[in-house]
Amino acid sequence: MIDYIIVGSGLAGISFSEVALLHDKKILIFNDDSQNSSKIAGGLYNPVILKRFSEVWQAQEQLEIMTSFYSNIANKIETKFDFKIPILRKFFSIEEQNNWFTASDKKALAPFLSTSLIFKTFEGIEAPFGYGEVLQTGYVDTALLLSKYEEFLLSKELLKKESFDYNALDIEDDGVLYKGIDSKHIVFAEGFGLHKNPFFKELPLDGTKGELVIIKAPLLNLDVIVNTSVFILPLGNDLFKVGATYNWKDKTDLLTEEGKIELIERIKEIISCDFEIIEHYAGVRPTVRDRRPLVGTHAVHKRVHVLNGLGTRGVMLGPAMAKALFDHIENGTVLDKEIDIKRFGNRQGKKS
Ligand SMILES: Cc1cc2nc3c(=O)[nH]c(=O)nc-3n(C[C@H](O)[C@H](O)[C@H](O)COP(=O)(O)OP(=O)(O)OC[C@H]3O[C@@H](n4cnc5c(N)ncnc54)[C@H](O)[C@@H]3O)c2cc1C
Repeated sequence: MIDYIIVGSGLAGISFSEVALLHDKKILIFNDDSQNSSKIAGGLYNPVILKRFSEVWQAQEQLEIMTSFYSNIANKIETKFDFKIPILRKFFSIEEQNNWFTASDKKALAPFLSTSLIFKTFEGIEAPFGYGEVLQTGYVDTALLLSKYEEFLLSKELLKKESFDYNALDIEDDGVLYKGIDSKHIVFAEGFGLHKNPFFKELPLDGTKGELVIIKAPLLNLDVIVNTSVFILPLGNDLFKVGATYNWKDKTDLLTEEGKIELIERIKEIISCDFEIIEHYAGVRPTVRDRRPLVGTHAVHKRVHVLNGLGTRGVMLGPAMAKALFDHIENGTVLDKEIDIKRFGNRQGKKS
């Protein structure tokens, strides 16, 4: 018997598998390519919502858990994927500078907003009003993390690259049985794919489509992330990742001309040099109406759990939420009401 079947190996699934492995649990993961949110994500971590100048929910706690968590994985897979680089908010007016200083006076934001304005010149960007620096920021190269972690899982025979068939799952009193595999628990982490899951499809996972592009801009000289309505992230070799759009209506991961045009317009607001689009990606973020994750245990089936709703911030939220779910299952630790799926009552499906 194994301890955990995990469905999905995006940021949520690998976070849970890593917590389980750290506790010497036996796991088996099923993953297909039906969703690609983690693979294409910008990967930024930023403790401040710059649009509203508010602190990200539980930012400091999440950053602390995340840092040691990713550093453990990096050692294990012998790959650097967590890059701690500054995020600079470009100012377009004196008023924006003033708003920055007002925000940096707030107790919750003070640790994250530098009070010194930056007037560094980056070739290719005109910024007469300068920049404000957000502290404790960076990005995770999620595509690299996922592919190297997959190699690791495959080498240990802990991953099956196949779709999980919900109809083949039998629920028993002391665990679950799936195609001859006995497991004490099953954790579903399918991202927006949750809608096909008969146990949890009633949960209010809205989904927000996002598109981003990779541009080539040889005249842009940037070694930080610049953020306004979109971010520009330097990848090296004159390449930059730029994103992302937010579309609440379209729930497909198809590339759209509309998304591309929006990104081109936003890029032109930030940089003044030429660029060309090299690649274009789209995916659906697993967002929840109340902007909190979906974590917890099925109301009827006590061995069936969910880890989802990481929304726009899977990089910061994944490790902390995986830890919370693991502690809940193994030690009976009560989940924070804000993340527990119980807040939606019994809006869950049942295995018929
Ligand atoms: C354009 C864009 C930009 C983003 N930028 C950032 C960013 O800068 N910073 C940040 O923190 N977050 C960002 N995000 C959000 C982040 O990507 C998500 O929060 C995170 O990826 C969610 O991870 P997940 O594991 O829940 O879902 P997913 O990444 O969707 O992973 C779910 C996995 O489960 C698999 N699966 C589903 N159903 C089944 C099944 N039946 N059988 C087997 N496998 C199954 C899927 O194929 C997939 O591999 C961005 C998202 C998008 C779309």
